[in-house]
Amino acid sequence: MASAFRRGSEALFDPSTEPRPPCVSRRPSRAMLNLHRVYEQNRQRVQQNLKDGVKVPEPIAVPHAKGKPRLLLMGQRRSGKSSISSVVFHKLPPNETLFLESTARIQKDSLNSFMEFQVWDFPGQIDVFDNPAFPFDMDAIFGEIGALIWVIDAQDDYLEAVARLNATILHLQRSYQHINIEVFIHKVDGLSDDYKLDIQRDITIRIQDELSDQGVENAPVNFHLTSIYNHSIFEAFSKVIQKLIPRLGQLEAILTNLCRTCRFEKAYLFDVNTKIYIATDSTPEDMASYEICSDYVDVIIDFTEVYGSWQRTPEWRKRLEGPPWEQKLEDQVACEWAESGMVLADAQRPIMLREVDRFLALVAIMKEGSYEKMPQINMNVDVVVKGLTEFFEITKSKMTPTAVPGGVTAVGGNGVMNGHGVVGDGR
Ligand SMILES: Nc1nc2c(ncn2[C@@H]2O[C@H](COP(=O)(O)OP(=O)(O)OP(=O)(O)O)[C@@H](O)[C@H]2O)c(=O)[nH]1
Repeated sequence: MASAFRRGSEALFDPSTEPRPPCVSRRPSRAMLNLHRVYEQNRQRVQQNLKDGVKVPEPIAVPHAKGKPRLLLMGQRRSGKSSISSVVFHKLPPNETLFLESTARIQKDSLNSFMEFQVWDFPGQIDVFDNPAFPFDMDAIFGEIGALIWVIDAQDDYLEAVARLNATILHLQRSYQHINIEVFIHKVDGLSDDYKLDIQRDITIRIQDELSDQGVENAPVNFHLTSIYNHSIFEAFSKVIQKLIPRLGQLEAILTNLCRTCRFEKAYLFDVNTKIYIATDSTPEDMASYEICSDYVDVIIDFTEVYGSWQRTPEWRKRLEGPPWEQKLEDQVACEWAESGMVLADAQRPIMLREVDRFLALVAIMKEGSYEKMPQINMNVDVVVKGLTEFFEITKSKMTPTAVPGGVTAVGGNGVMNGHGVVGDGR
């Protein structure tokens, strides 16, 4: 077995480019044996096919999506991949994921938001690296990827999931080192805090040990504790998406400056449709603040659905602009931008929301007593929103306007308005 392992490792690792395993006398790991088995199976199949004169099937071509970052959801069956995708990107209530059917083929979702990206949900039973009958076109899958999200069910035995993840990381390290691997240790709802951390530690150690046994150091692997039943899944996706944003540092600097000038406790730039925050200021992470702001975005979105986002007929518009107001809808709003404010009852800290464009909203938690300084705060926020709009101009020009229903609705002045100045006053 030891010599077979060595032969396998010579074939799998290119000595000119790959570091050798530090100690070949060690027992081969599960991932290494797995890799070797896959290699041997493929080699024997090719030889058999050549002998039998059978034509080797062409790799399955997966259509390219040029320029769009792609998030791949992979992991064992029933680990929760489709649930994550449905809850985050399609607003499916978490309880309804109980009725989701097992995914039979790769599900591709194109999402038009502040930037266009794709989410690919892989069926748990498919191993893209070990599918000899129908080999996958690896370049088409991993060529333009933004991140690989590996979902592990923390409520189940995770050893096989970890072994498959290790094999996947080793494959990717050979040809696609740039790919960020994000491990979602999922379904942690109902687990105690200590137990969650124990599981995270155990999985991290298993992966790190395995990788360092194979001579792979500093692989880009990150870990997140997630559940669809709380905000942790949105928080984790926020971190994943943030890595895809060019010049994130500048966005963070803008928000940090705004917080300092306006004495905000925390500011987030939200993608309103998914409630993913794409940037925040540099103060330490605070889950409670994120939850409050995220719930606030939800309230505003619900308002939009009730009052603001539908297309009004010309007759309706004429009626709204007629008596007793006798002015154009655009002139009936209190301010030209969407804005909403609410004072938190517990600590007297106001929350402010301002639409940046139809996909993004700036949400900030102010400090106690800031409400009296609203004129200065508004001025500063105006400048920042203008800056952010310019920042996203390039991305915005690529968006398809039909993909997402109306902008954020805000309450203020003489009616309920959406971000583009359309008034609906309930008449
Ligand atoms: N407790 C808990 N259950 C979850 C969570 N996420 C998903 N589930 C449940 O896990 C089960 C499987 O979820 P799916 O999303 O179908 O799993 P999948 O990974 O897509 O499965 P395949 O399509 O077979 O690969 C469902 O019953 C979900 O309700 C979670 O965060 N917590």
